[in-house]
Amino acid sequence: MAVYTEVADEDLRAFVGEYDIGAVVSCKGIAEGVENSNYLLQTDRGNYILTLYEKRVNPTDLPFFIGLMEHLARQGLRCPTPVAGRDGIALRHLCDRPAAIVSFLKGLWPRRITAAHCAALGRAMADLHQKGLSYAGSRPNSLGPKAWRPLFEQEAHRTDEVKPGLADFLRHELDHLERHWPQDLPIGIIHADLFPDNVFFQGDEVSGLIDFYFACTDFLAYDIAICLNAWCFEDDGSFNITKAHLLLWNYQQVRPLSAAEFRALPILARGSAIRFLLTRLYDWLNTPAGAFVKRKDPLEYERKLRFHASIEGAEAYGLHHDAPAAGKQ
Ligand SMILES: Nc1ncnc2c1ncn2[C@@H]1O[C@H](COP(=O)(O)OP(=O)(O)OP(=O)(O)O)[C@@H](O)[C@H]1O
Ligand SMILES: N[C@@H](CCO)C(=O)O
Repeated sequence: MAVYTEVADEDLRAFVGEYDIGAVVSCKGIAEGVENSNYLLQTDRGNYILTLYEKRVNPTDLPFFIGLMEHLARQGLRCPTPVAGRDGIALRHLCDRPAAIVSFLKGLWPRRITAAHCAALGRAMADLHQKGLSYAGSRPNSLGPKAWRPLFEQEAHRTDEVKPGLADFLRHELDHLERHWPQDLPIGIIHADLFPDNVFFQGDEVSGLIDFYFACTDFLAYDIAICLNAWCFEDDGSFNITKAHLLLWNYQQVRPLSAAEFRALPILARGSAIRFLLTRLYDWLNTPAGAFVKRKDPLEYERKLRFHASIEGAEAYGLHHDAPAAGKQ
């Protein structure tokens, strides 16, 4: 469970006393998540999330993340809103760690993904991209193409322990991605980890996006590629073209893709697949089997990568670029 830091009652009371959010009623650790310590904080005025940022988040990036959530919330996007203390400061310290309180969002993330979820996700992601354009901050993608080969080389000697032949496959893929990675697609703020566990729904509607701690400045279409991987494959590994079609079609109702972005989707999807394959591979090889954090399967992303490498073009995602932009689906 993701509570790395236990907060003593007196520390919590003193910390919450710096805000104008009422008195602490309860504070319970949240088991989900792996990066940070998260608590559901209840005061006599409402519910909040208290996050203590642990070692995988670079403290110098925190002002960018907090500022982004403040900006998006001001624009009307449903995302955690950082709560400032009485002195106007949202990013504070608790138990020797950077810490923040954010608003609690209603809804649940979907355990079983439907086509309707993918449709709603498409609109919500495009809305995020539009609203992020006016954010003044920027942050390079620390897990972008330049990071992939060094990440792979670190573990290359052990990669075939996970699957014989995997190291050679990844080397060839990296060569291909380095040669063909697009150069001049529209750029903006992307979420970069928009997996189902970071999207809350009430019914079929998106009620909130959370976990902005990989957000960065990159190709907007790369976020779509991440979602094609995270939302449009079934448990048996098959690609669900209906889900992909609805995701893309609905995205385009809010933010139409350029022809170049549309054509680039397969290579972006290959890149996104290798990014998650490599971070999962690293965690797989470096997390002791008995650790309390559940390791995610890197080979799931090898299968996804092979799918994107096998298709002829972006039409395989269920949409032609000249598809009519109007009408309801
Ligand atoms: N603003 C929020 N409102 C309601 N619940 C939240 C909020 N933020 C986080 N949570 C709850 O806490 C859980 C963990 O949050 P999160 O995904 O941000 O954890 P993490 O450890 O930072 O990230 P990761 O998913 O990368 O491991 C979520 O699944 C959700 O249940
Ligand atoms: N979403 C990532 C985990 C880190 O956020 C994955 O599934 O590999």
